[in-house]
Amino acid sequence: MTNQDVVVSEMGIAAGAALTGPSPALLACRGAAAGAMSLRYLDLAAAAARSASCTWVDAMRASSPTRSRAAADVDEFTAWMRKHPSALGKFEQIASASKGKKVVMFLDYDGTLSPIVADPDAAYMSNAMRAAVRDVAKHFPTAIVSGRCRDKVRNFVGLSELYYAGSHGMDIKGPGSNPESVLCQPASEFLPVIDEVYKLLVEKTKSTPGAKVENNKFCLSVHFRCVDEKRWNALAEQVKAVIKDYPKLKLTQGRKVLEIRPSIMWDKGKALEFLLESLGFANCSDVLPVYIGDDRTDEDAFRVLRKRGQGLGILVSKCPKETNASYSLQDPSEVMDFLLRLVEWKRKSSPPPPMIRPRV
Ligand SMILES: O=P(O)(O)OC[C@H]1O[C@H](O[C@H]2O[C@H](CO)[C@@H](O)[C@H](O)[C@H]2O)[C@H](O)[C@@H](O)[C@@H]1O
Repeated sequence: MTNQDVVVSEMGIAAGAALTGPSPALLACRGAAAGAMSLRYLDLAAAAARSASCTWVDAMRASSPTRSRAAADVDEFTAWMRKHPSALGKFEQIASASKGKKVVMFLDYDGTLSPIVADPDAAYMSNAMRAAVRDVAKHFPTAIVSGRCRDKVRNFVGLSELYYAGSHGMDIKGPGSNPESVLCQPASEFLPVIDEVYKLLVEKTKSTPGAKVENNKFCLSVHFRCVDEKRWNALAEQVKAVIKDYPKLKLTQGRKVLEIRPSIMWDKGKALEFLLESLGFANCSDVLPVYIGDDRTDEDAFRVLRKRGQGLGILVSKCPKETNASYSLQDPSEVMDFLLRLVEWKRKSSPPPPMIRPRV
């Protein structure tokens, strides 16, 4: 691991923070990569997971339930909503908790800002949502945290004033188009292997109708959404057959997707901590990080917020799911309503400075 592996621009990091020497977040970012080779227990965990053939498919089904709420047990849903109330319903409570705090927004992309669609290349965000995110970013530092390749999610969102953390947080860049503003890439040494495995997976899965492999730069996604469910186990076997030769890679699952990523101690939760620190909020008691996401990988960020005892985790889901989030929203349209209310609240609570009239 060399210093070139982690490209840092103090200008990009600064955003109000005066940093001297490598910050703890940057050291963590470096450490994640440096520790990659020595973390044998991660390899073992990945190996154990690889050996549990159907568990991946079962977990993937569980994280993307197809039954409607009407079919779900109403009591279970009510109990779940009591534990994870609607962030819209509890908006006043959230607003008063935010009073006097510096709100920092973290937004997942797929299933949060854009609706889930069959073709991952066509997961567009609406113009109304884009305008809402733009407004949010005028008032609060805002980051998009996605499993997607950073450039791809940046193209979907189309806003240059945001922070972007692509590849599940393994590729973090500050606002603007300056390539120097890449802040953290803890998995850069994995690029060649990810490329190699991408090609192998494309070849291996081409016999499975509907399967699609997406290259997210520091990680890969194998999509199951358009594959007949009867073939899911066979497809998971194909994926496992490829990655069994790569003990430094691990499998995680999301919404009808298996994700292949480096076995480093880095995830969306680490990315959240890194960004908070880069923004100068590491040890601030008056910061309120708000993270909105819909997927299993967002749980890493919710967990971090819970552990810090600071901030709000909001899960986007119509169905009861095991989660570390405190609040819930049902779908991207509710996410948009929440963002708009946040902007309106901020506008009302901090009116523009009074006009100074020239003396006559
Ligand atoms: O962290 P995220 O921004 O939520 O990214 C997670 C995965 O999102 C995308 O896949 C999901 O959305 C697709 C489009 O709606 C859908 O077809 C797919 O079934 C979902 O899993 C993205 O394509 C993946 O690469 C990301 O890992």
